Amino acid sequence: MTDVLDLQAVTIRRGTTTILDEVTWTVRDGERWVVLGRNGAGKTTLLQVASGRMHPTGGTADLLGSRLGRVDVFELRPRIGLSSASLADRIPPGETVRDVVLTAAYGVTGRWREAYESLDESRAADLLTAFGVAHLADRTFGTLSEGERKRVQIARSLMTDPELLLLDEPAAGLDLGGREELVAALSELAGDHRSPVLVLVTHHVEEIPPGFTHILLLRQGKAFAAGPIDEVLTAETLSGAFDLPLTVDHTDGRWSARAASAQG
Ligand SMILES: Nc1ncnc2c1ncn2[C@@H]1O[C@H](COP(=O)(O)OP(=O)(O)OP(=O)(O)O)[C@@H](O)[C@H]1O
Repeated sequence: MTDVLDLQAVTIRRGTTTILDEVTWTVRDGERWVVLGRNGAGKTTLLQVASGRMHPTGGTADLLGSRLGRVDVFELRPRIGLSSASLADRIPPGETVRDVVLTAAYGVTGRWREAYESLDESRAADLLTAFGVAHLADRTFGTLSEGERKRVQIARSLMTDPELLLLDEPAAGLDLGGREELVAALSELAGDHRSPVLVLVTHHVEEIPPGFTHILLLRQGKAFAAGPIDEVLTAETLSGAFDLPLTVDHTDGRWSARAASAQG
């Protein structure tokens, strides 16, 4: 079986800055990955490559078996769901929640003349139910809370039934209740064998949903450590990735970390 993502020595340069530095990373069917690293480590840039929106300056990126640069990315993109703050900013605030999800079937935002099929209508309704936002279907996107918006965005990114789903900091800006609801929803998604392969970018180990299987730690544009989460997410590797002495705890499926000196 071909890998879902196969990045070999991927480098991204902008002027004299090297944003990604020979990153090699393989994601296989059924895996649920966390990409963790401090601000500016290159996480969002990596997702841009993984979603076919940015071509490597050096190295090769194979997405769903097709090499970037040799494939029509417009055919590839519907097969890769992406949820990010910059995409959310493009959703018209006056659009209804139902249409925000539905229009993803056509790769557009803003409802316009497309003939929606009833299958799409029912899929959108099912996704809104799965993410606990069905009661908001007739509200406009602009009136939702941040937590509600995040859940609608994820429902939208699943609309095309992608083989790979990339989530860029889905819990950013959420309060504790919102974060916990989202972590629970993502944990459920991770545990469902019908779900796409998942890649979740975050700064916080507390946001890792139970059921995520692998982790890639980025540090200054380099893959610092990668592999099964139970093996890789240790105090030693996390301290190295964040350049800080940290302790790591794993209790009841949830991770937490804090400065080692705070323990006394
Ligand atoms: N077009 C560009 N030109 C120069 N530098 C850039 C460009 N785009 C991004 N960078 C820099 O590359 C680095 C990595 O950016 P990126 O957004 O991928 O990091 P990140 O890990 O997602 O950060 P954060 O956690 O803060 O969102 C940052 O230092 C950023 O300033």
